[in-house]
Amino acid sequence: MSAFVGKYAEELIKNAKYIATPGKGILAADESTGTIGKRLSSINVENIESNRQALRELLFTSPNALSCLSGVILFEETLYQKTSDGKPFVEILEENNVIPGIKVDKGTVEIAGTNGETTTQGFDSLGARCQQYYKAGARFAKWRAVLKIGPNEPSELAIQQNAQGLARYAIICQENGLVPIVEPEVLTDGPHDIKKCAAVTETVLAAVYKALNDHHVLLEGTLLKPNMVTPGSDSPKVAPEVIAQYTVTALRRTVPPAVPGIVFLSGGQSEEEATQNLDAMNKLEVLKPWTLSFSFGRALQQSTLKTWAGKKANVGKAQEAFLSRCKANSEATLGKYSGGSAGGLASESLFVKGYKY
Ligand SMILES: O=P(O)(O)OC[C@H]1O[C@](O)(COP(=O)(O)O)[C@@H](O)[C@@H]1O
Repeated sequence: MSAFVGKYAEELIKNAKYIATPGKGILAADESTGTIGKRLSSINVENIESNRQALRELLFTSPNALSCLSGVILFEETLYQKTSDGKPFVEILEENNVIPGIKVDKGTVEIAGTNGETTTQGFDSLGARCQQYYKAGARFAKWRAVLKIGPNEPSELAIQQNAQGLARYAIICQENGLVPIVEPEVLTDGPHDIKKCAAVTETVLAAVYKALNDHHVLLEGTLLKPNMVTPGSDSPKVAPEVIAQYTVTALRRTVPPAVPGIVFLSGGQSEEEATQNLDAMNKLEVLKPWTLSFSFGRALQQSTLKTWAGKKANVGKAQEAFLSRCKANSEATLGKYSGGSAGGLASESLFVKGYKY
């Protein structure tokens, strides 16, 4: 089966490669209106457009932070927003060599007859939406599929449905000039050990790459956004070196070298944990044919959000907190993070059991 070669092939390869530049990573600022509402309510800020705009302006205009980033994922509303001075966010990102991306999925729904397993929605007019987003400046997209670990989960049905969904989404993006970020998230909820997470992650990734091949997806023009391989949230924690070993092993067994970059989600890890785990992976002395970087939401924004607390007077301090996380993660992509970049706040666990996005 040959891969898709359309008018965008070269551009897709170039953009995917750029996003995977070592030393840079992705800020996931694509929280849907519901998800950002939860983040804002944690600091007692109302979930209205002006507050969402203020938070995103704080992030995108943070002095020096954008040099640690190659991409920012936006929610549709944010793609068309401007700074308070009237400058489109997309322009600010482009001027700083940061590629704008867009979340194109429409959340998850339960698969009937399963024990709470889900599939991802968003295929209606996906091609037309991709075209609009391309016109508005987006050059990559994100679609999140979710799998859970349980006594009988993930089921074969959930694995296949989500793999097919990711592959169909990926090829529609490529037909319309957007690099697809393929995100099959295996949730951390549960009492399982790290070996179980490794086995499930490998099975899921193997199914995803089989589906991508079946759908003629051009792997060189994609990125993978996986979970790190960790013990379940109800099991004792293990050292970053152990997480690194299991995660890189799972990826080496399943992700083809044609994929330029793997950008992890943080999945409820504390800011500091996520950075240390990424750093440990990049310190591992084993062949890694892809860049290992970040596409963190919570693990890049938590201390910034807390420091900001919705107050104009705190914007400067919040931007310093953001810069410190961006730098730490940039160093971690090179295996050069020495730890402890931000005291208390960065070590707070962000995990919420049974979290509903
Ligand atoms: O439910 P939503 O709004 O799609 O949000 C899911 C979030 O999860 C992510 O995929 C990963 O975020 P984390 O790093 O916080 O796990 C983000 O890109 C996104 O904002």
